[in-house]
Amino acid sequence: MIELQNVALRYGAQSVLKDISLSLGERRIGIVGANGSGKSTLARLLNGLLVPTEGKVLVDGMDTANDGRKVRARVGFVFQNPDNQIVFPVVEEDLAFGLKPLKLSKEEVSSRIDTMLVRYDLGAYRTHPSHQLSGGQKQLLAICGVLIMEPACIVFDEPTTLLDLRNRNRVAQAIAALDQQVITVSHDLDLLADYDRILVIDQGQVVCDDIPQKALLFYVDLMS
Ligand SMILES: Nc1ncnc2c1ncn2[C@@H]1O[C@H](COP(=O)(O)OP(=O)(O)OP(=O)(O)O)[C@@H](O)[C@H]1O
Repeated sequence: MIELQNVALRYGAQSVLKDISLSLGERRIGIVGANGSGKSTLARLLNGLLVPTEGKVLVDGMDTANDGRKVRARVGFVFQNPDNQIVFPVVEEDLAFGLKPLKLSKEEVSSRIDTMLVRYDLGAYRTHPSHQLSGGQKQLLAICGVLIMEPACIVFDEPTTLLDLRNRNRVAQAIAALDQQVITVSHDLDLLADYDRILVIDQGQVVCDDIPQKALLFYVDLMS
């Protein structure tokens, strides 16, 4: 469970998020809003990539401002652009890096990498240069890199924005199949249509918090 208690965030004099209080417990939560409304900022608060200027963000009771490392083990973050996430030149090295802090045996590391790559149709790419993967494959590798650490919750920041339709569908299926709690920021409203809950953000505030049938209509109306 992720809780935001009277959270505000400012960049210098600019107020980006204003007094947000939320309990996020549903299995699938979507976040929509206009460009610049504060969605990515809100998403980054959920695993301590950013800490609030005011208020608190608690992940299973842990304050993201004090327990950043433990929070990030529990809440993974997938960036919009996988190039920001994939740091090693070879696919298997990139996945092994995420496992380092867990101090697993060589065999366990290897077996987790295999399982992950096979599940996402990347089994043939284990020793492939990461930068030579297609856009969709890179996004899947970025997802693998987060999943391999077995977080309880994964935050996706616009996971399909850079993808063509085939890769968009592949990534959408991969996200839908996850057992974990998923919180997705997206302009792709179809991706969120069967979610449990949608938050509509406008000028740094949650202006609608409802099931998709209602919240997405509210959002379309807001944007018209
Ligand atoms: N590191 C930063 N320093 C200063 N201002 C920032 C920073 N990151 C974001 N902002 C500003 O905060 C506001 C909200 O940005 P944010 O990225 O959260 O919006 P968003 O809703 O995710 O937008 P988009 O849909 O375009 O990705 C914007 O005005 C942006 O310019």
